[in-house]
Amino acid sequence: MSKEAIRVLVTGAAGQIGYALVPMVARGIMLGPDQPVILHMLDIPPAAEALNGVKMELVDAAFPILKGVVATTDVVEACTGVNVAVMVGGFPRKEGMERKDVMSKNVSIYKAQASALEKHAAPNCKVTTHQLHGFLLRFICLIGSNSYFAIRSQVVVVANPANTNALILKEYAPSIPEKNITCLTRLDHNRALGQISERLKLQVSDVKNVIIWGNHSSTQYPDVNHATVKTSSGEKPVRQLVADDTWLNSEFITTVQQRGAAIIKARKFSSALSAASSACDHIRNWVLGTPEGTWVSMGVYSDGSYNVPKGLIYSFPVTCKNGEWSIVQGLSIDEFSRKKLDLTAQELSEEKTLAYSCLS
Ligand SMILES: NC(=O)c1ccc[n+]([C@@H]2O[C@H](COP(=O)([O-])OP(=O)(O)OC[C@H]3O[C@@H](n4cnc5c(N)ncnc54)[C@H](O)[C@@H]3O)[C@@H](O)[C@H]2O)c1
Ligand SMILES: O=C(O)C[C@H](O)C(=O)O
Repeated sequence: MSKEAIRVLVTGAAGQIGYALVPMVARGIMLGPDQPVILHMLDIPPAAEALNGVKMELVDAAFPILKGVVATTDVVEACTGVNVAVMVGGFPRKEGMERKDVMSKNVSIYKAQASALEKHAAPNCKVTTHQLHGFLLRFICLIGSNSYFAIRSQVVVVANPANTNALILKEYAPSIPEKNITCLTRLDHNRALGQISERLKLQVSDVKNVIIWGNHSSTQYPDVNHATVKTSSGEKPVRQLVADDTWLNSEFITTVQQRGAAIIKARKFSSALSAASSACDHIRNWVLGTPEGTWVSMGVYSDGSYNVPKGLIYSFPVTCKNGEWSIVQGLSIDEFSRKKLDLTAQELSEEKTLAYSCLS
């Protein structure tokens, strides 16, 4: 039996990331090459004509797994029945701005879109967070559909400040389970993998288990203490192979933290193809699982793991199975790392306060 189509919402679809992302979704890079998809694209009325142009190009590209395109400026139409939501819509920062500088414009968008998602996304699967009810619902969904994954609503916020926008979305959509709302720090994770592979002159696919802790901002902590590299004589710790703690504890960290700003400086626009590709990686691993022995970084609602305050959307190392993420537990945190984990948590707490003051 052929698979049921998954409805994927992309907000801000007429923008830079949207333009890079929608063909990736339609090609199967996000959910797999044999998974049919229906794209829901949302933008604001001034971008309606451009959005229609993107729709025309999607038709022209004749993607075999693309089973439909909804291009709209109506948030309710856009959100109706979606299973996966990639929230890109918002205002990007320009050269010289910090991500929190775009806070007031963007958090109010996320407050408004929270209720549309809550009321209209994948209605059969988000009515309760109660475990038993959730279990029953999944069971009913399994009977009613050929794929459990095809009926869940999973949200990743890309627009900055990504962690705090996701938190606002969660707070103003209280009936969406908090496990379903995440933010994108996979781009930072991939940047860290890229820097290590460049330094060691190895394939990026041979490097794994870096961690991005905290905020998608310049206080994030890219941590290589548990990262490894595949070599002909087995897996080796990154620290051992790089053999330069000074570089790992300074230049490596600042390069990853500042990479977004470096791209803006070079391109005059913020990163787009790498952001789109990383959003696909985020959703693909969440829905289809992480490979055995590998974790990825995701901004998720803190449960207090690693003494990170509860009530923040914070980037942790996670593994994913059956469409659920779990924070990797039991990793050792040295004193250097502890300070960095706390610093980025502190920034997120301040952003949370600022976001609420923008909304009041
Ligand atoms: N988390 C990450 O790793 C990451 C990486 C790169 C960029 N970003 C962020 O992603 C966002 C988008 O970046 P971009 O380069 O595509 O920007 P862009 O300006 O090219 O596109 C944004 C689009 O969002 C639309 N938009 C604005 N308000 C909207 C609303 N209320 N509803 C729907 N659409 C709306 C705009 O019309 C525009 O088409 C920015 O906030 C940027 O800072 C995040
Ligand atoms: O830095 C930015 O504002 C863009 C984006 O968040 C990035 O990391 O490339």
